[in-house]
Amino acid sequence: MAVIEVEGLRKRYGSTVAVDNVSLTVERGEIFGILGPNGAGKTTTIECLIGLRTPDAGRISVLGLDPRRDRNRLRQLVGVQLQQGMLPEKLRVGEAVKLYRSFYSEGADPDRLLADLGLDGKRRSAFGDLSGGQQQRLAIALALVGKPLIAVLDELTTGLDPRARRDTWQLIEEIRESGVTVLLVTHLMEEAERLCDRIAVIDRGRIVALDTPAGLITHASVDQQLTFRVAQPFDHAVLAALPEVTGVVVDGAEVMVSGTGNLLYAVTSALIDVGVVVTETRLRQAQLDDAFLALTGRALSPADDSTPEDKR
Ligand SMILES: Nc1ncnc2c1ncn2[C@@H]1O[C@H](COP(=O)(O)OP(=O)(O)OP(=O)(O)O)[C@@H](O)[C@H]1O
Repeated sequence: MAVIEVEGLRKRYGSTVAVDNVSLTVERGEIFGILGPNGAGKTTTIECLIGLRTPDAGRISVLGLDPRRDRNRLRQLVGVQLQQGMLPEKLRVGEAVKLYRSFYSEGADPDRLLADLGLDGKRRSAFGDLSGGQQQRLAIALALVGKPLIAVLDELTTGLDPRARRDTWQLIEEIRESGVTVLLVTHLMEEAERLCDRIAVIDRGRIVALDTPAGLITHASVDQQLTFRVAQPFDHAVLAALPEVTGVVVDGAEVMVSGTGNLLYAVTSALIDVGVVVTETRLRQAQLDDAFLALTGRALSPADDSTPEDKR
């Protein structure tokens, strides 16, 4: 069952078209990702969905409600952690959660929520004294304190170290397991691939693809790379003739084959048939960043602030 339906959404700021004919549907209980580079229109889309901005055109339904007309009702049902949702430095953790809890007619027990998010011992700490990871966990607590049906998390792990980022990912999975639908805005490939059931890839205000992470990779027809060494020379035409193979490069005993489908099986079977022994076989499967590059014609990496050890 769909909890968010968007059809033909458009929003411009002066001459800048921020969102251009976006349509999408989010199903109950999924983690739905909106993935795109800086300035792609992700935040504007979200702001329209939660009634913070008025679209120029299009239809939006969230839990059957109109975000602009039913904004007050929707506020009780949708928990939002926005990108610049920073709190006053001196506000204590416990006070922040109680303050946010007071915005909702029903909600979570603040103490229990802080314990669940591992912030039990930080209740008296000021927001400004928390680590980046703790600040993000507090941001999640504030998004969840109203016991929402939908949680909107925007660039949640940007700036976190790899460990804090992984802890936060685990938390998001737990939120989903508790039955909350999660709308996750990110420009981090690894985050999208790891967490999202489906992803809308957005570029220059438009959705260029919408699928599961595996589906995006498959449909972008991104090549895999298979490299291996051979003990004796062989006729490369054997490989080039295979339907799975798109390219063969031979450098002495080292062979690099690119292709799609079950490339490893196709290549190794063909070589066994002609009596060629292969060693040191390595297969590089296509990943989401390859798919993004194929879909948009550019890499997402300039906007990716993940630290080197965080990359695969
Ligand atoms: N209030 C505003 N006034 C004018 N232009 C804006 C405003 N907000 C966003 N824009 C522009 O609209 C476009 C989309 O911005 P938006 O913030 O929605 O993208 P984003 O994908 O969320 O980017 P980021 O990842 O950097 O937050 C950008 O070109 C941005 O400069």
